[in-house]
Amino acid sequence: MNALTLPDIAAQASRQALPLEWVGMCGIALPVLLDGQRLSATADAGVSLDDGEARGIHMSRLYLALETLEQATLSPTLLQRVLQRFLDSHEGLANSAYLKIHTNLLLKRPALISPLSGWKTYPISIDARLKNSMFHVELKIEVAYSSTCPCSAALSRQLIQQQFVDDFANKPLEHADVLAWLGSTKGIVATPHSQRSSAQLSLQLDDYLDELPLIALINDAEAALGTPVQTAVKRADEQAFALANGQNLMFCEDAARRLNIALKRSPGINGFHIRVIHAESLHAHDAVAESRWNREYA
Ligand SMILES: Nc1nc2c(ncn2[C@@H]2O[C@H](COP(=O)(O)OP(=O)(O)OP(=O)(O)O)[C@@H](O)[C@H]2O)c(=O)[nH]1
Repeated sequence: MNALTLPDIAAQASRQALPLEWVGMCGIALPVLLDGQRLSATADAGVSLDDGEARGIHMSRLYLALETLEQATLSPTLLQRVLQRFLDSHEGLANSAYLKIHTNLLLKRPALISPLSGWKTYPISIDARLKNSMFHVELKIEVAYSSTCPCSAALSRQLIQQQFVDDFANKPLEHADVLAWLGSTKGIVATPHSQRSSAQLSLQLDDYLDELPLIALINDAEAALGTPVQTAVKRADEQAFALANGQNLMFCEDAARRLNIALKRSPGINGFHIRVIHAESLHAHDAVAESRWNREYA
């Protein structure tokens, strides 16, 4: 038996003549090149089936078009080329092409004080589509950070003041006594709660970009948040982190506003949806804030 005699079910006429919005494959394993790293990724590849009379699309053609991604650094131009291959291989069947890629970018991050560094993972999704000859690409990045509650900090300060009154009322203030008191557990009788938090950034990129401005965007977001989670940590780094958190008290609303302002200034972005999640240690639920710019929906 040779290829000419193999039955081709996809080429048959459909029993129900009905176009479909998306047909393809999800969870395809593939390597991608990003920031000089070869990363393990998964892809969802699909096209619209606009010819309602056709039984099916040609999945193998989409699958094979993904080979293009192995050859060069992932960029909007490269994604557009792959999407065009999807459409060229489905002439007369499909008008729209879709490609989603999910991977984890690894970045080496220095410690705050000590001459150490370690790796951090940033989940990344790239969502590209070519529809009615219009190309769009959206980048999703997740950034982990620490947030300390400003309300809890104020309430803790009040308790520390109260403790001071209790311990020093009607006593002459001696510098050495106060210093010793500050270094004791009484000097920090209450501590504000803080939590590991996450910023989920969905960024609509300018179509003309030659490269994905991933690292610049992550750096902008981390600078705006002020207290990104750390990698290698010695005591000196932990102390610097405690200071950074104390100087960087924030509600989830503050985090969302800071990111909004920073990302509007970042080049290459023409719209976004920001969602920040503070996994509260005070509550068993999360505090969440969202902000959008030039975006109607998520
Ligand atoms: N369209 C479609 N194909 C499927 C599905 N599940 C598995 N496949 C298989 O995907 C395989 C590849 O399909 P095609 O791209 O049409 O393969 P082909 O006909 O050898 O390739 P061409 O000659 O390029 O059309 C076929 O063996 C299909 O059976 C499905 O749900 N829909």
